Amino acid sequence: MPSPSDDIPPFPDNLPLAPIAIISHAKLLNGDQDEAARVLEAAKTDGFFDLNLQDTRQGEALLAESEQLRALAKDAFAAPLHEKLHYALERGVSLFGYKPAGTVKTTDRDQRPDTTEFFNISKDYLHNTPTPSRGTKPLTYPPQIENHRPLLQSFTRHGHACGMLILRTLASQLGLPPDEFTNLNLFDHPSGDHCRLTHKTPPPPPNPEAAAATTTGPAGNPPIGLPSHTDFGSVTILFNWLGGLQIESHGHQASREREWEWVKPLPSHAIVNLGDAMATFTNGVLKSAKHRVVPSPAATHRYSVVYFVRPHNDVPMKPLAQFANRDRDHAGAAAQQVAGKFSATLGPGQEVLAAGEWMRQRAVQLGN
Ligand SMILES: O=C(O)CCC(=O)C(=O)O
Ligand SMILES: [Fe+2]
Repeated sequence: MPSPSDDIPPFPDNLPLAPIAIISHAKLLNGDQDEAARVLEAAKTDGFFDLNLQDTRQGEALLAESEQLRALAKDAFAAPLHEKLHYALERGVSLFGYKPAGTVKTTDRDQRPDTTEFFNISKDYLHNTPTPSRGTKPLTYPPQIENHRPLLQSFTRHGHACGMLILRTLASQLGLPPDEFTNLNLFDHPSGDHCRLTHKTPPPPPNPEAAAATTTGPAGNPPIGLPSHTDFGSVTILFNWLGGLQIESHGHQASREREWEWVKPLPSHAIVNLGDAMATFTNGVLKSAKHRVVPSPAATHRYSVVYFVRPHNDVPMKPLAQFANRDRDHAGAAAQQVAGKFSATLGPGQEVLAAGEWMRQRAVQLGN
């Protein structure tokens, strides 16, 4: 959603675009059943859709707040690295805090470091929801973030409400009680929900020596903006302005070739996707799609603003009763397709994890 004052280069017109649906927030709020059916279809296929936020109060608020948070992100990331590291998340312990660029996903055979830094700002922290303490030091954020608590509180409320609308829509479309999913993702329950601000530096300078010195990983491979991953939680509400996001084409299984398609940022829209929790609860009926961020076509700084809705920390990560008896072969195949490593049925000896621990383990896998 570039604003007129911004100098965001246009998205090139020669890149393969992911043909994801465009859904109207206003129609969903008004209970439009055709639009609701299109949300279910998107959730079962791409796992992604664009959400037009124009013409609703909540949507306009989200758009305005995402713009303000982008400005805040520019400010916060402009601080020297040693200052940002003061707020570093404790890897393997807490999901929240600052993550510098240079992370290597544990399962990446090419061992490529990422070029994205981010701040994960806990919803519970922002809203003073009591949570058992994790980590060895109290959670704090830099003044650029702390000074804007009211903005972050408002954005997280609106982002969460937007996620709840999607979850209610999906439950109704699946013939479930409308609050079946929302009851697992209540705002005032301790969870991994957070606002993430990301920043990716432009691609390296053309000078090969400088490039090699600053951008190759331990194995000498080129870096990646954000390695391919599926989100862990229930619903992700994403705002980005510069291209770079790609999703795995869901037709790739047929061709056995992995194909990546670009998601073009649309003004006044959010990009919405489902995470592994929804694939797990529905035993693979709903899709958590793989995505990644690659160097954007334009050599400029890239920012994104994200809200992650995740199940409460104590929710068991297993299919809901309504989906538990789904044909195993079918569910297994769907699950393979939706999230690569995600396994819908538990193997022998595998215990059901509570969401808090499950999210922590997933973050470790991503190297965060
Ligand atoms: O920045 C983007 O466009 C995507 C970010 C993302 O996938 C994530 O933070 O999980
Ligand atoms: Fe993601």
